[in-house]
Amino acid sequence: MKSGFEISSIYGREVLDSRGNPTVEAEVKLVCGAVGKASVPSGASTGIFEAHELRDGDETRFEGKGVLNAVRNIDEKISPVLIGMDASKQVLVDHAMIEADGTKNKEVLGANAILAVSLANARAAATAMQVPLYRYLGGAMARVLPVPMMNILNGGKHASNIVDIQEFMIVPFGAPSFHEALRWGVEVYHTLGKLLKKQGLSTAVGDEGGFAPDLESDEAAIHTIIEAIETAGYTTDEIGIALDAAASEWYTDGEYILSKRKQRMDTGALIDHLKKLADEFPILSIEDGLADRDWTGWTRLTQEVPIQLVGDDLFVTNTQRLEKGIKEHAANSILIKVNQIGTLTETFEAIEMARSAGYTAIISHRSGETEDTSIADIAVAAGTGQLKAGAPARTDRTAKYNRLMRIEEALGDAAMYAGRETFKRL
Ligand SMILES: C=C(OP(=O)(O)O)C(=O)O
Ligand SMILES: [Mg+2]
Repeated sequence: MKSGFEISSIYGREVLDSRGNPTVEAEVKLVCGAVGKASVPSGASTGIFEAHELRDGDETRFEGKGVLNAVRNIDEKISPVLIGMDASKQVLVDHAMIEADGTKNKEVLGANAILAVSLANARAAATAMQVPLYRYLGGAMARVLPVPMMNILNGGKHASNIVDIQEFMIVPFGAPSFHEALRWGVEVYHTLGKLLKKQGLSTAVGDEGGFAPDLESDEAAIHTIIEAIETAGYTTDEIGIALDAAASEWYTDGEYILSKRKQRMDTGALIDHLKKLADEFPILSIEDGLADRDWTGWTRLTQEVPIQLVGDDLFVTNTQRLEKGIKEHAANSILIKVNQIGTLTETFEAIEMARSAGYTAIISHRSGETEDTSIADIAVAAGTGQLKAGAPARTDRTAKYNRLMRIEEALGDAAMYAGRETFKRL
């Protein structure tokens, strides 16, 4: 007899992301009639060790950025392998795709094709079980709402201003609940907009919805954010600051070249700069403070700067790279991006490895996003306590935050905001 969870059909399509570039969406249908749909994000400051995003390269369509080959792979190569499988056995579904691809970085079928199906499959199974995705993936105990890390000031590859640090985020860890945290974040965001306007600076926004003014230094950017926090009526003991330097983008021949400001630094000088920022300002977390190839630098940074140090390009959600980091005491936190690795199974494995080693994990969006909200559910399911999803403005970003508000409402009294506890662990 056929189980209701049996996969009956899989369908892929090209949709647009928040930058107006094509990305992959998949639909997985089960014998019981349940359908799961998911679309995948896309990065701009991508790590060189990420799983492969398959692009068509045909310059006559979307300047070569089309994903018709990945879509075709879903319809013609993934679907024959998965049809008939039990969607509730996510690990087997994901392993079947990993095997069908046969490469380390998923370059044959494309990590974008594989991830779309992996997520859509989980959604179909959750629908068939009549439970929300966070409950399906996380079980009865899933109830922790993450602290949002909201990128309110953009630089680097995400903006065309003169700021080299990619993201300046606010972290409302002192709020009593997720929806209050979000309200605090929105108030600071709008206050920052007004302050920039008053200073005659641009309030144009970058890819993730944060402002992208031409500020003269990292210190000036942080001062302006602190002013916004305080003007909005909060203290830095309630709302902290997090940075994503995205330093791999600066790294050339063993040296850091900050091209927008035309500065050069060796590893030691950059560590000193980050240490000074962490000493002087209420900074809770620095992501990719050094480059993904600078392992010895990372070990030094971790010894010298006693805050959360997050590996994004460094680990690329990959357990092999994370294992090396743990051994070498490089970083103490991992950024988790589903499309860096390409399946839900491997994503959860990376979170689990981090947790066992005492590393924190932060679920993250990409700079190119869609309306898909899977990462919000994943953050609650895995109970990571932190999620980074851009500014609290722009539908591609607020979709995730709004999803978390709905989850918090559905959990009612059972909901627990990760809050201060998250940073006490460090
Ligand atoms: C979200 C990020 O940017 P992108 O998606 O461009 O890699 C990041 O670097 O953390
Ligand atoms: Mg990053």
